[in-house]
Amino acid sequence: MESTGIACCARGAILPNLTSQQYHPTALASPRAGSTSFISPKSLKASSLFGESLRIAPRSSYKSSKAPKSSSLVTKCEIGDSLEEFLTKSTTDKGLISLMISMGEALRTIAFKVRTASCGGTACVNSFGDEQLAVDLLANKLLFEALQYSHVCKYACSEEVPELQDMGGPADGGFSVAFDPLDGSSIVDTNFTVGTIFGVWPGDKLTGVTGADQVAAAMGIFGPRTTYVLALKDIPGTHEFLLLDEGKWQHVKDTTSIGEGKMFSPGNLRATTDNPEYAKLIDYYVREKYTLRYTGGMVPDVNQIIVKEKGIFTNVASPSAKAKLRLLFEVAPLGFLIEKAGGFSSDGERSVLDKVIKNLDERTQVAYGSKNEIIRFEETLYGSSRLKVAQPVGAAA
Ligand SMILES: O=C(COP(=O)(O)O)[C@@H](O)[C@H](O)[C@H](O)[C@H](O)COP(=O)(O)O
Repeated sequence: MESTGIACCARGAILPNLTSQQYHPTALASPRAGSTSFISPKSLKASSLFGESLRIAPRSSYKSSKAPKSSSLVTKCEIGDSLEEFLTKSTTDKGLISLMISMGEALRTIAFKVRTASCGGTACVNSFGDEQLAVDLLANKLLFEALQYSHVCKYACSEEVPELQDMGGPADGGFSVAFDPLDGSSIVDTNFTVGTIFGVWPGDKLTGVTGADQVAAAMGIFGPRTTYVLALKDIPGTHEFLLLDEGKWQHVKDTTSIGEGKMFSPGNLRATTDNPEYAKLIDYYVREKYTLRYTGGMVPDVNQIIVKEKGIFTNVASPSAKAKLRLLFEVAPLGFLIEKAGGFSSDGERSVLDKVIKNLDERTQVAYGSKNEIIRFEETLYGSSRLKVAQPVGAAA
């Protein structure tokens, strides 16, 4: 990243990077790139929730300097756009815009409910109207409500309610949505990052379709920062939106390629006890001194590949440790996000986007990562890879 004096995500600079000399509790560095001057506390605006907050840099200071992309639609999108601006520039489908905005509203509320949940015993709970609900059930309700409110969703179903629910929207020109309301709900108490996953299919079918048929997919990520990471069929890239203090989603990063880099996230590691090929793959990562980055939450573990633009996530099955991840609610939407970001996915033999979803509860093993990582994954597990390369990359040797 260029040295601008601003610590932030790519080109979406909003947070000043203070040195200890510059830091003073009542003064903050100017958000202007390259500036070390101070702005007075008077110029900070009050946050709606938590008192004083950082002022947002003027729009002109966070315009993208990136080279134009191939799609004529995406060339008009700029880092710093609001979610609404971005969607309007990215697609002419007003129904899809409405759906993605409605889901963004739900994600914002879920983020707040997760952040303020009480955890104890077996669950983390928060209020929903007059009820106290476990946060995953609460997220589930909020998402169904958002889909009904969008007026463009025909059917929805969730990991919590794995049956088609009629949302009242049209089948023709409308969408069907599958979602995991709060992936990682069992690690909310530990304060690890958790998230919502959803995939959007055109029309009224969520079975007999493939992940490649999705028109959009997204994750809401509830960690130190709250982000909405989405991809649309019509435009390249996977796009990250940051939830600002004032409640708006702002476009802060896009990912269009996943390169090589030694970072691994090994799920279902217990399968290495009776899957020698998976054990061989894990040995390779350790021998080659890969960095372990694993939380046990699929959303942050996959999101880091998109944000860091490198790495490999694996969740491999064995006779005694069966595949647990759901193709419809988790694996296909995340596969869409990874592949739109320039990465690859695999169930061992093919892209997870090419798997026909035969039933709502179908499970699969999966890997997401860079091209060479997926080649290594397929070669090590099954002896060959459909992704041809000139040089062998494998742990299989
Ligand atoms: O399904 C998940 C979390 O379940 P829950 O907390 O009930 O919402 C996923 O996040 C995966 O379980 C996770 O990514 C991971 O692959 C699990 O593998 P392991 O760490 O070996 O249990």
